[in-house]
Amino acid sequence: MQTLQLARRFAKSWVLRDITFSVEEGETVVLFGENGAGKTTLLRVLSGVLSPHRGEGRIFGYDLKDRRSVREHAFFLSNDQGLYADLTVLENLTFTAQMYGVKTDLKAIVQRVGLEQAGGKRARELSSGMRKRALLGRMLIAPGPLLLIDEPFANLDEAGKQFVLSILQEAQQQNKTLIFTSHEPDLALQLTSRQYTLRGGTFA
Ligand SMILES: Nc1ncnc2c1ncn2[C@@H]1O[C@H](COP(=O)(O)OP(=O)(O)OP(=O)(O)O)[C@@H](O)[C@H]1O
Repeated sequence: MQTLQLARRFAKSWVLRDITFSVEEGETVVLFGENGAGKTTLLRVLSGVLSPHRGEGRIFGYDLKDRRSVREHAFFLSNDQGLYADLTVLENLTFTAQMYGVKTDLKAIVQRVGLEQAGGKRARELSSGMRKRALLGRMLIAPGPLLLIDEPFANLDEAGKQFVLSILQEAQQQNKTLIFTSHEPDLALQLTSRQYTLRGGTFA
């Protein structure tokens, strides 16, 4: 994946000014930066949720401005999106599989994310740790090569963090490309040494 001088503003404020980087297939990259530095905004641009106002980028051959194509190839895990509150965990995962048109063993996925006892719970009833597990279940279903993950370790206890780490390591073994944000260098650097720090809208 290559991006060139990507920029994005909200109103008149340029949150991302000049983002240039490249990631090879199968690589993992972590994005660091203070609160408000623009990490989530960058992931949203890379996932096709937001369009860049300037610059160009290609993800595995697809133009970042072609949102539909990007979304077919990239999965965006955001802590506050992705689950329908009134659907159960299993219904949410079924919906995800249908959306991607994939046939997969959902029972095995529910098991892998440790939600065997909670498959029938509505998303709105989940604790933040269980919610994260359900979101990871969605990620395991997504067939695309690129995973964009916002703060995978946020709001979890130590066991939860280690669990997320194991799922991300598994994704690496499957040759997925990972780009994630984090405020936890100790954990993040267990996954990769390729790090970028966002400051003032660009990589410091
Ligand atoms: N939809 C929006 N409308 C207006 N401003 C926005 C919008 N989304 C983000 N911003 C602003 O863009 C800046 C960067 O926000 P962003 O969430 O990308 O930062 P971040 O690095 O992910 O921060 P954190 O570490 O706190 O999650 C902030 O000043 C934020 O207020």
